[in-house]
Order: sequence, then structure tokens, then C-alpha cells
Amino acid sequence: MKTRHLHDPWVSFAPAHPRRLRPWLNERGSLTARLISHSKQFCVEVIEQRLKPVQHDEARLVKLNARRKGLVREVVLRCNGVPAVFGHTVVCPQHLRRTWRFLARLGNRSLGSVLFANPLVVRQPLHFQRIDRRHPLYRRMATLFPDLPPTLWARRSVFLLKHSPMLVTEVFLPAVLDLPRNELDSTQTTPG
Ligand SMILES: C=C(O[C@@H]1C=C(C(=O)O)C=C[C@H]1O)C(=O)O
Repeated sequence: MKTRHLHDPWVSFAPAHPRRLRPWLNERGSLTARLISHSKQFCVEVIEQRLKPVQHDEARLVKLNARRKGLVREVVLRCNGVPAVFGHTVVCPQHLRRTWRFLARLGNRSLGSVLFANPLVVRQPLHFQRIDRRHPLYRRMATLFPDLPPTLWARRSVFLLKHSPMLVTEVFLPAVLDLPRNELDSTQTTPG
């Protein structure tokens, strides 16, 4: 069922267009795995991982008092050396001591390689938003990438482990559309 909340710009359905982006937006498995399967070379570039203020809607999703700082991990997922996805992950610091303690040692390994390997991790539904310079994540990306298009598609979801939430937001850069299709795409193309 499609839901659009009056004051929440994140929607529960992926857009129909751009058509070539849909398989990426709708990917329910690891985005890392999909990027790897579509590129010759893949790497995670960690931009920063530290305590910093987070947006109120993010704080609410990770059960963080909005006046406190969250642990924020920002990465660029590069395919064949080209930035393809900007990853922005938020957790409440108190959950770093136990549930999400692996984050301290993750480094430039993909978060997805750990999350999707743990059967106890539950992913809540994805939500989507087309962001522009009015959104703080877009403005953050503008400091990292020259010549951004005026709008970018983003998706986010909460990963739960022992009732501790981790909010993962992924913003898709134009280079994703240039990645070659592969044999999986023909079986997984979203109809319509
Ligand atoms: C959740 C995943 O992990 C990816 C890797 C990230 C990281 O290393 O910080 C962040 C966002 C994700 O795109 C995934 O691969 O699906």
C-alpha cells in the first residue's frame, strides 16, 4: 500500500522514473553486493565516522535524544573508481558499546557485508525521497562532490539488532545509471 505522510517527505514506494534507477532503489538485498556484481572494481571510501549532531527525524528513528550527538558514518561507495552511492549511517552512541560495537573496527569494509551476514538483523521497510539543496544530506554531499545534479534519489531504512536501531541512508549518484547491466538484471527487472 502506498503511503505518503503529510509532513514526512519520505515515501514508502519507489518512483516509477528514472526507470533505470528502479532496480537499485528497490534492491532488498545488500546494495554492496549489487554494486560489486555490476562493476569490475568496488571500494568503500570512509569520509568520516564520528559523533556529530543528527537531524531530528534521524534521532527519532535511532531512539536518540535530539540534543545529543549520534555516531555518524559517512562513506562513498565507488565502482570502478567512480562515486556511485553516498552512505550515511546513524546510531545512538549507547548502542555502540554492545549491539553495534563492530562499527568501531569496520573501517573500509562495507557495512552491508556485516549486516546481511547476521541472521538476527532485521531490516525495516525502505523509504524514498528525492532530495535537493533544501535537504541537509544534499548540502553535505555538495561539499564532497562538484557538479551534483539539482536533485538526487535517496532511500533509507532502519536495521534492527536486539532492539537497537541503525539508520542507513543511501543517496544514488548519476554514475549508478552508467553501470553495465548484468545477467541478474534480466531476471530482476521491475515490471512497468
Ligand atoms: C547496508 C549496506 O551497506 C552499504 C555500506 C555502507 C557503509 O559501509 O557505511 C553504507 C551504506 C550501504 O550502502 C548494503 O551494502 O546494503
